[in-house]
Parts: sequence; structure tokens; C-alpha cells
Amino acid sequence: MTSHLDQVQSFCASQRWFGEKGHDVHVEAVATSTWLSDADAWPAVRIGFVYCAGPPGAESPIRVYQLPLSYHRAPVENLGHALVGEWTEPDLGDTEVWVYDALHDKEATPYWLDGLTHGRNLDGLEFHPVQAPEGSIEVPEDAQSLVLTVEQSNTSLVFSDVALLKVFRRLEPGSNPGVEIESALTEAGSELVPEVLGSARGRWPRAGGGTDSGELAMMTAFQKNATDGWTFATSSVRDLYAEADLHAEEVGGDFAAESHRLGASTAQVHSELAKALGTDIWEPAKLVEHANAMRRRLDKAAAAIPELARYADGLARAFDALAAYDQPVTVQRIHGDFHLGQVLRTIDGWKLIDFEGEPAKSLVERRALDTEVKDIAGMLRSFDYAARSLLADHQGDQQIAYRAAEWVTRNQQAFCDGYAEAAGSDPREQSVLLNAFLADKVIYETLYEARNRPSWLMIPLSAAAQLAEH
Ligand SMILES: Nc1ncnc2c1ncn2[C@@H]1O[C@H](COP(=O)(O)OP(=O)(O)O)[C@@H](O)[C@H]1O
Ligand SMILES: O=P(O)(O)O[C@H]1O[C@H](CO)[C@@H](O[C@H]2O[C@H](CO)[C@@H](O)[C@H](O)[C@H]2O)[C@H](O)[C@H]1O
Repeated sequence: MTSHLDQVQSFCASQRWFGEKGHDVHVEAVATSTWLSDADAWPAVRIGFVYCAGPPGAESPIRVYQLPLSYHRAPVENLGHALVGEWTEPDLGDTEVWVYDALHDKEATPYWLDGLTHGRNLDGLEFHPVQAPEGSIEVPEDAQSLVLTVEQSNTSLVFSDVALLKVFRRLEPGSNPGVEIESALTEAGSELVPEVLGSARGRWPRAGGGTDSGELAMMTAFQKNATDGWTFATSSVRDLYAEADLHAEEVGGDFAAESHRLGASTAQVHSELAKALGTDIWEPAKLVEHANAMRRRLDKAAAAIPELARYADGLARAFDALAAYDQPVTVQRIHGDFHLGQVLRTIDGWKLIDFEGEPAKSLVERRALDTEVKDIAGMLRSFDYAARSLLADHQGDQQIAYRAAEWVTRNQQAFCDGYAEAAGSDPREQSVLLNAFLADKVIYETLYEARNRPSWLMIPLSAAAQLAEH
């Protein structure tokens, strides 16, 4: 039989949440938590912590992934897709066991719901229910779980269409910014994020000795019947391309009113975040540091992606302007990786989700204060993505390309108008900051697409060409 580490490695490698694509990696060890299940209960359930090393030669630190495990004494017919492996388990009396990703196992997931409902405190695992405000959501104790099938970096379970449990896969010690921010906004009474219902923290052995601790999962109110912003916006673009002789404002699926509302909701969340978690000031010297960091990211990306290199001088002008900016800038906690996939249109309006920041950044960077302009730039880029991602089917069609550009401008302007009305100041007036963050985001996206979706590389590259002309 293959060793149990090899089986864990093959399973992880086949999972969307495993962030180790594109390089050689090996699973060095698997540690486990205390049992969530009672002694002698089957399936036996606990959390696995998977330690990954590599690529060979690179001095990257060990990465830890969370893999909840359910152990059965016989194979479970409908769980084949979640089978991690089959081995003899010393911690279960040397029994032969079939081990599954517990998040897919309806016999195992009630332990998470029970832990959160009753605030269980097990050795090394603490479940924290959030005090539910009056009239707020109650999750039935016998609620069944369903794994969400959307593309995501973590794994989310929906309990009875009422609550969503997001189980973090890549673990880092310290406060998870998503839990921190969404809890702070919930406590402040915000209606613009799904209400946080609870979270789970845990301890795991640190590679090299000691113990680390951090958030393992967060439960929020499930937004039944919501549409994510990307699906909503791209259906508007599809409508427009189907009627290429009409302007964006003339087709049924015009999105500008939604973009306007989204701008206003974004401004309101920024204001709530500033109130709840405070602000600071970046003096001009700090802006020089940021401009230099942006410049370094550009140099690195241009060295890796030759098609970007030709726009490097043009893009760098935006960073030079930032370095020369002589006004102090107010900074605060922000979303950090804001795009149309991070907003949900519910019947009560837009709600913002996933405040974890850019996945590849360290926790310290993701928790740092920044300017709201970074989020605004992120969303403006996303409108461009929505229109261009559907252009592939209309290559060479000038009429559609023209309509696409019109849609982007119309929705970017509507978003900024909505933002300006709610915030009392117009982000377009901060053009030095906005241009620098737009250029920085385009560089980030170029690297992201080169690594993850090469067929979409043209989207940020076309934007780089436009920005470089500025
Ligand atoms: N509270 C919620 N209610 C309904 N759907 C949600 C909720 N939170 C997330 N989703 C859905 O799950 C998707 C992935 O969520 P996200 O938090 O971005 O996951 P990840 O960080 O793992 O990528 C979202 O695009 C949305 O469709
Ligand atoms: O949602 P994540 O936090 O995992 O963000 C990463 O993946 C995003 C893609 O899903 C990526 O966003 C880019 O593509 C989007 C369309 O798929 C587009 O709307 C965004 O504007 C664009 O940046 C994001 O950058 C990345 O961090």
C-alpha cells in the first residue's frame, strides 16, 4: 500500500484549494488535532494539518494546509471523490480505515455546527459563537451540510440554506483578516457584509518546534438567492454583445445602476471600517516607499513576462508621480483584493465578502493599513475584465470592441459617481493615487494570469498598453 503521506499528497494535489500549483512540492508530515468525535464513535473525526515543502532548491518556508479527516471502517459509496486514502491507523487501535475529507462527509460536518452552536472548547480547538443580535439567524441543530461547488481557495459548507461555514485551507498563525474585519463590521451593525455567526480557532505544531495558532473557520449568514457581482456583470455584457448595434444604456441588462449602488456600498463599508478599526496617515516619505515597492514589482513581472516589458517605462511613470506626491494620505483597513467576485447582490442590496486580502501576501501585509483607492482601483479593473473576458468569442469585431469599451467606461463612471456621492469626495480627483494603484493592479494581474490562466493574459496586457500611453 502507498504510504499515508503519499496518499495525502496525491489527494491535496487534486484539490482546487491546494495553492501549490506550478511547482514541485511534497507533503513532509501530517499532524492531527484532538478528536472532535467521541471515543468509539464512527466515523472518527479530527483535523489534519498537512505540512508542505518545496520546490526543491527554493528557500520557501513550510506551508500548512487544513484537511479535516473522517475515518470509516469500510469504504463509503458516495464519498469516492473525497477519499484521501486507506491505511491502518495506530490512533484507532491499528484498525484499517478509509479516510475522507471530512467536509464532504455529512456524518462528520455536524461536529463543526455543534461546536459553534455550543461554543465547545476542546484541547487545542476553540469554537466561538458570536452573540446573535435579536431576530438574527438561528441554524437548526440538525441542519445538513452541502459543499459549495463554486471556484474558491477555501472550502465552504452551507447548512440548511441559513449559514455558510468557510473552512480555511492554507493556515497561517495570527488573526485572519477576513474574520477580524467581518466580525468588526458585524459588531458595528453593518448591513453590508454577511453577518458573522461564529468562528473556530485552533493550535497546530509549528514546523521546527513550538505551537502556532490561528483561525480555522468562520460561519456567516448564507445569502440565499444572491448573485455574485461577476455573474451579474457578465450577463449584462452578454446582453450588450447580443445587441451590438445598441448602446449599453439601451439594452435590457444595463448594469450602471448596480455599479452606482456598488460604489455607494463600497464607500459606506470603507467609512464603517475606518470607524471600527481606525486610520493613520502616510506622509510623503511613505508614499516614496510604496512607489519603490510598486516599481520593484513591475521590474520583477517584466523580467518574467516579456510581453509586459514593452509597457514598463509607461507604467513606471505612474509610480514616479506617486513618489513625487507631496500630500499626506489617510490610510485604513480595506478589502485588499476587491473585484466583482467579492460582492454579492442580495435582495437587500450589495454585500461585500472575503476580506482576506491578496492570497499570495503574508498575513502582516494583508493586515496592514492601506488607502481605499487600492480597492477602488481593484473594482475599476474588474469592470474591464468583465467586458474583455467575453471578447474572446468576438475577435476582430470592431463594433463589439467599441461597445465593450463603452460598457467599461459607463460602469466605471457609475461606480465612481456612487462612491463620490456616499463618501463626499470623488476618487477620480485622486488621480495620482488612482493611476499608481491601477498600474500596480494590472502588473499583479499579469503575473496572476500568466501563472493561472494564460489564455486571459491579454486582458491585463491590453490594460497595461492603455495605461502606459497615459
Ligand atoms: N455568505 C455567503 N452567502 C452566499 N454565498 C456566499 C457567501 N460567502 C461566499 N459565498 C459564495 O462563495 C464564493 C466564494 O467565497 P469566497 O469567500 O470568495 O471564498 P474563497 O476565499 O475561498 O475564494 C463567493 O463568490 C460566493 O459565490
Ligand atoms: O478571489 P481571490 O481572492 O482568489 O482573487 C484572485 O483570483 C481572482 C480571479 O478569480 C483574481 O481576479 C482577477 O480576475 C477576476 C475575474 O475572474 C477579475 O474580476 C478581477 O478584476 C481580476 O483581478 C484576483 O486578482 C486574484 O487575487
